[in-house]
Amino acid sequence: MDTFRDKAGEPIGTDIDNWVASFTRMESGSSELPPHHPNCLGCGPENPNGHFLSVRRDGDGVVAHHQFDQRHVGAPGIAHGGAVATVIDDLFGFLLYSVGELAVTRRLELDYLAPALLDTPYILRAAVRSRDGRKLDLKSTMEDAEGRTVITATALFIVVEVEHFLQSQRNSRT
Ligand SMILES: CCCCCCCCCCCCCCCC(=O)SCCNC(=O)CCNC(=O)[C@H](O)C(C)(C)COP(=O)(O)OP(=O)(O)OC[C@H]1O[C@@H](n2cnc3c(N)ncnc32)[C@H](O)[C@@H]1OP(=O)(O)O
Repeated sequence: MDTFRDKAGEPIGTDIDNWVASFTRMESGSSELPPHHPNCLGCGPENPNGHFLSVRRDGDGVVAHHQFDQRHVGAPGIAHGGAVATVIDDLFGFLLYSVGELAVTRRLELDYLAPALLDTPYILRAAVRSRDGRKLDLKSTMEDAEGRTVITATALFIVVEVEHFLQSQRNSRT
């Protein structure tokens, strides 16, 4: 398992318990939210194939400014739909800092209203629409610089205990 480091680069743990504990330790008072794993495909600063998503709090929700690049091409000049879904799924994950509990994606649904263009600035927002027990109903939009909505998305995240990740680690063959 990877070693997690705080903003000063100090190691803060190597196991799942430390990973969970690190969320509170990493979070400062600022609106900027820390990546939830150094190698996360969405937000990890150490994943060269990732999106380096940078997210901050915005009222009750979260916001990110993002551009897709040549690594994310689907058709010429257009971001792959899966790459867009990755970013939105990850953005939803940042809402958990406000929820204060661990949760994972059970359902993710996107409407691609217009092509997501490469090397083009977009603003993404996400918020919790409602909660029913363990079920978090989440919504997101991605707009271009002119305010046109390019993507709308909803997701169902299910709140899980740390055991979910421990079990997954035990079952992993890597
Ligand atoms: C501590 C501080 C926090 C800080 C926080 C920082 C970040 C913290 C890291 C997060 C990182 C995120 C990063 C991106 C998000 C991923 O990428 S997560 C990875 C991708 N997702 C997964 O791997 C999840 C795989 N699926 C599973 O493991 C299991 O299906 C789940 C999600 C744990 C649910 O299993 P389960 O507990 O058996 O749930 P189940 O009883 O089947 O369903 C639960 C409820 O949902 C309902 N339901 C299920 N499917 C549906 C559906 N499609 N529609 C409507 N209802 C449904 C069920 O009817 C049930 O309802 P109730 O009976 O409770 O009313």
